[in-house]
Amino acid sequence: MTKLKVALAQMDIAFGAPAQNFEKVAAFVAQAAEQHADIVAFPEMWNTGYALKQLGQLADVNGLETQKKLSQLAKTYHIYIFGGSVAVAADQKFYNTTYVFDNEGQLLSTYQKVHLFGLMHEGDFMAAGQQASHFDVLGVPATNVICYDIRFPEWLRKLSAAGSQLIFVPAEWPSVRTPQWTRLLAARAIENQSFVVAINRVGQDPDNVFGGHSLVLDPLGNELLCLDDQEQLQVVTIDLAEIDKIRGEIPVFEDRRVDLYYD
Ligand SMILES: O=C(O)CCC(=O)C(=O)O
Repeated sequence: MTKLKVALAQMDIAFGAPAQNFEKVAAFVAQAAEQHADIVAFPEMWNTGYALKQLGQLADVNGLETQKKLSQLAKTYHIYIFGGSVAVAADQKFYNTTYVFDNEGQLLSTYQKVHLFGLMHEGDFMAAGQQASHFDVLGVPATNVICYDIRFPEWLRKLSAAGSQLIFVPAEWPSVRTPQWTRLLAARAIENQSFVVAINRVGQDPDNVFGGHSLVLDPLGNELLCLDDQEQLQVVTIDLAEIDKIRGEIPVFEDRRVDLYYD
């Protein structure tokens, strides 16, 4: 499969109200399936929003509710689900966690955000993940990071050098820094010669306004889709055949001098 039809569910998130957010996610999955998308992607922390002080009451214990519901939706609608991320309680800690399901409802990947965002005091409430995520979407090698992770090019380089061609980025990125969001994502797409699917939330919480601007970028950093600041679902088709051509013309992975980069 060289072409993938990707749906971006740019949603507003009800603060501290998982049940309401689960209903919205289900409606978006149905909408994406109606439009014959291969995969639908969601933003960061969509079950609770950044209700960090309430995680003890709200976080999904071991992610079981999220996994059960996303698996059922993926199977019912025969669609891959990139599950953005949710707040999960595990090992007496809380993790900002991504789940990815295939179109038969099988869990493909779990990722816990590796770089916690100090400006939102994330590290005071949540624990950092330690591992990469790699999964296939209909044969296309993919990976994901979460929001603040995109400021760490070393991390995305490592994930891309391992073979990924498609990077998913769920976010709750405040509108005050939208110009940094678009430029960082374009840089990650260009330097890693990868498609980037980045899904931000819209609306506001007690601390921030979120600007949407969810993006799909090609491996040259060109915008294939750029949303505004309203809640919506949009679908775009990406052609993975472009990857071989671009990586063949300018072979940055082969030209790396890793012998010089680290002590
Ligand atoms: O890096 C930024 O400016 C935003 C990061 C962020 O909001 C997050 O990681 O949740």
